[in-house]
Amino acid sequence: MLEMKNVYKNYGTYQVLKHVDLCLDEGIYALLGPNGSGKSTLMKLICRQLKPTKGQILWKHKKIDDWGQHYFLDIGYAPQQQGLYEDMTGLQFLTYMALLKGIEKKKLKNEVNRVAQLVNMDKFLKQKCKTYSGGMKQRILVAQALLNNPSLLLLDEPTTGLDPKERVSLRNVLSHLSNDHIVFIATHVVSDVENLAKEIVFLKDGIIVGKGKKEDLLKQFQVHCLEDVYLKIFGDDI
Ligand SMILES: Nc1ncnc2c1ncn2[C@@H]1O[C@H](COP(=O)(O)OP(=O)(O)OP(=O)(O)O)[C@@H](O)[C@H]1O
Repeated sequence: MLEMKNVYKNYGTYQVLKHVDLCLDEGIYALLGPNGSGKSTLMKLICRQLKPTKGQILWKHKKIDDWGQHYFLDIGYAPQQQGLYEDMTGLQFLTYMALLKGIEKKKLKNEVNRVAQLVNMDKFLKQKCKTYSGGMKQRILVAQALLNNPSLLLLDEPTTGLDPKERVSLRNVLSHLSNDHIVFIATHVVSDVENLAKEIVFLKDGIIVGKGKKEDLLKQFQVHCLEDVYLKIFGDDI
């Protein structure tokens, strides 16, 4: 279980996240909000790239800092920026990431192939990352997050640059994980998560302004589709 308790984050005097209270157990959760609402900042706090200004984040009831390096064995993170090592091949990149994650040498090859197959990149592993299209880079980023089968998967805008076929394929991969993993997906693409997420969290100016199952949100906002909930919440911002 991942818990965020009264989490605040400031960049200097600018308050980006305010009073974030969230509790995630197994399943897929979507974090929806327009550009600049604080989605990536929240992801970075969870993966310990940033520290909260105030509040606590707990993993399995223990503060995430108190897990030390063990925490990183439990999480997979695909950041929004495509920070690949451009001169490495896909295979070298995934192998390097697998080594950083502490995967045993004898298991490396199988594990790299497993995650590459999941995102349909196994045929392109010999190419250098700089030759990949935006969508292929995105898929390799998701693949590295899946290495070691982490219990907590954080995906920041995972479908950016993916064509419709790849979007569907990624959704299928994620839906298979939903039973025994926590998958937290930040996006502003409502259609990517509306039939996938167990719960949807709406973030506006760093504040959680709505949260719940799709059906409950539709009832609450008296609309027929999640996109209309999004428009009701963020209508003035988009
Ligand atoms: N390192 C930083 N220093 C100062 N301000 C920052 C920094 N990183 C982000 N911000 C600001 O914090 C706010 C939230 O940014 P964040 O990237 O978390 O939003 P987001 O919801 O992920 O946006 P997007 O959908 O565009 O990725 C924005 O106004 C952004 O300009």
